Amino acid sequence: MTELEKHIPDLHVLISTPFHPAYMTAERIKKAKNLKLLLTAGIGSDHIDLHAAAAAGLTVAEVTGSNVVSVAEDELMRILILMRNFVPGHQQVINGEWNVAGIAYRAYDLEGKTIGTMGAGRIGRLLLQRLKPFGCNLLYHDRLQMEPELEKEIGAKHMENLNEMLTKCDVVVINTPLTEKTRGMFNKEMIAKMKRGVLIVNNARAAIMERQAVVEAMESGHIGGYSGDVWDPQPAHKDHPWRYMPNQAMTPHISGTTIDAQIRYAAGTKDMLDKYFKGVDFPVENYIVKDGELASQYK
Ligand SMILES: NC(=O)c1ccc[n+]([C@@H]2O[C@H](COP(=O)([O-])OP(=O)(O)OC[C@H]3O[C@@H](n4cnc5c(N)ncnc54)[C@H](O)[C@@H]3O)[C@@H](O)[C@H]2O)c1
Repeated sequence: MTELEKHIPDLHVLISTPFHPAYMTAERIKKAKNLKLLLTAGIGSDHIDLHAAAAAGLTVAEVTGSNVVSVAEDELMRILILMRNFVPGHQQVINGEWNVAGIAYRAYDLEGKTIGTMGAGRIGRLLLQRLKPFGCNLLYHDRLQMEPELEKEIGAKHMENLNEMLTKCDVVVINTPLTEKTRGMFNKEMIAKMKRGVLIVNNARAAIMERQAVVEAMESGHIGGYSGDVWDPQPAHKDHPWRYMPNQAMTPHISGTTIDAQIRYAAGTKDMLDKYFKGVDFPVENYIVKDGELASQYK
């Protein structure tokens, strides 16, 4: 029995981080007879069985917006790292090698490339804003279209049809939550629709990709590079195949955990706890489950 399971029946409020998928399962929720509030100290509450939480009348809320700048900046870094073939260059330095041609044959400029984000919520929009000065062709697919003024300011085009967007992109970035609709969405068929050599950045959730389909496409060269910080499961076991794919620039789950982000989500968690104990509602965008209802994008 884990420490959490030992204390589950006594809990009124559980604060958790999004680092452990399948953390608050339906089974654990059933045992949590006194639980009222599940608070995610960060963003992304798919480690909680949201339907079970709704059925049990629990509130699930997160510190919305707390680390979106951190993740968007990190995504920009990953796009550049893949585009410039940075990791093997750095590896040469560590290995005592010097082979410019060995790197340059697959290094490109970002300028002029087509970049598409699936999901243009808080993180997706910040990424698009940061990409604007690079002179790329920016596309986004989201169930919601931005206001025309914002779209114009950001300089990105809404693509209603995801498949159509994918056929155009040199780089695809994933910025949607993990939901029943997005789980396993990037399977063999979907990946086959993308341009050969496409670069993929995914800091959203690993389970949006079909693990083996990514490995096979990386090995065949259909995906030219993959970078992200999210894994399924987490922590990734030593023989997780994404550790051994060619042309990957993976890290552990770090993009949203800069010191600045930690300060923001710690303060946000404290503020939400203060509100909760005073009986004050959270800002509406912080709720993932409220009064037995899931937030619209999770339905
Ligand atoms: N790696 C990290 O450290 C880290 C940190 C923060 C967030 N995240 C992940 O990033 C995700 C996005 O964060 P955010 O703050 O931008 O969230 P957000 O809610 O602001 O944006 C999500 C966007 O996705 C869109 N969307 C949802 N489902 C869709 C679908 N099926 N098809 C098309 N569009 C869809 C929504 O309309 C919304 O615009 C989080 O849910 C979380 O999983 C990861």
